[in-house]
Amino acid sequence: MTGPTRPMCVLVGAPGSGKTTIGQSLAQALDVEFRDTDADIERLAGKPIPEIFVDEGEEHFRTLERAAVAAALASCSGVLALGGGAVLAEENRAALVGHRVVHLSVELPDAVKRVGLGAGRPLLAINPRATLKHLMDQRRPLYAEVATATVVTDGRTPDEIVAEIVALLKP
Ligand SMILES: Nc1ncnc2c1ncn2[C@@H]1O[C@H](COP(=O)(O)OP(=O)(O)O)[C@@H](O)[C@H]1O
Ligand SMILES: O=C(O)C1=C[C@@H](OP(=O)(O)O)[C@@H](O)[C@H](O)C1
Ligand SMILES: [Mg+2]
Repeated sequence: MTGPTRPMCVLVGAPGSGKTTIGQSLAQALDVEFRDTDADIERLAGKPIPEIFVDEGEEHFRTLERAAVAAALASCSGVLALGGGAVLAEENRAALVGHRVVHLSVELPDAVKRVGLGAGRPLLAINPRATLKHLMDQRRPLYAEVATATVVTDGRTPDEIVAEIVALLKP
């Protein structure tokens, strides 16, 4: 008998840590499905995340996100990337217990370079550097709480990061 479906690996981390990019290439390297809760939310809502924030607000986005996290944890058998703010909800942190959760860590300088002017990330639309610093300070303990492993991404290429996670996942 097979057990319940669960992701091989869930990626958490700040915006710009590389969850979406690394998740895609990790899934390709492992030849498994890739899921990203942000993409799931956009598909279900029928519009991009910035429009959800403008039309319905962040709270509504977080409600959609809690549902997307629960659904993805129950149905994804490959690599699952969460949105950077998913760890804010205690419900999501509780749902992550028992899963293999990799925190892609990034410090402010690399995160700022990677998110640029914050296009596509409504929370970073105004003063991305200061907002990112605030978000990262607030969330650092939450990423640490849910993570079963941390992989440093600063100054490293996606290929190096993927190789480290592949090695981590080896039985
Ligand atoms: N290790 C890395 N080195 C350089 N650029 C990266 C790295 N990881 C991601 N990026 C780039 O940073 C940007 C944000 O990455 P993304 O995967 O969307 O992050 P997240 O999903 O964590 O917000 C993308 O343009 C991506 O190509
Ligand atoms: O940090 C956040 O609160 C958010 C991060 C985004 O995902 P990424 O971390 O993939 O950019 C996306 O879920 C939304 O814009 C909110
Ligand atoms: Mg992403």
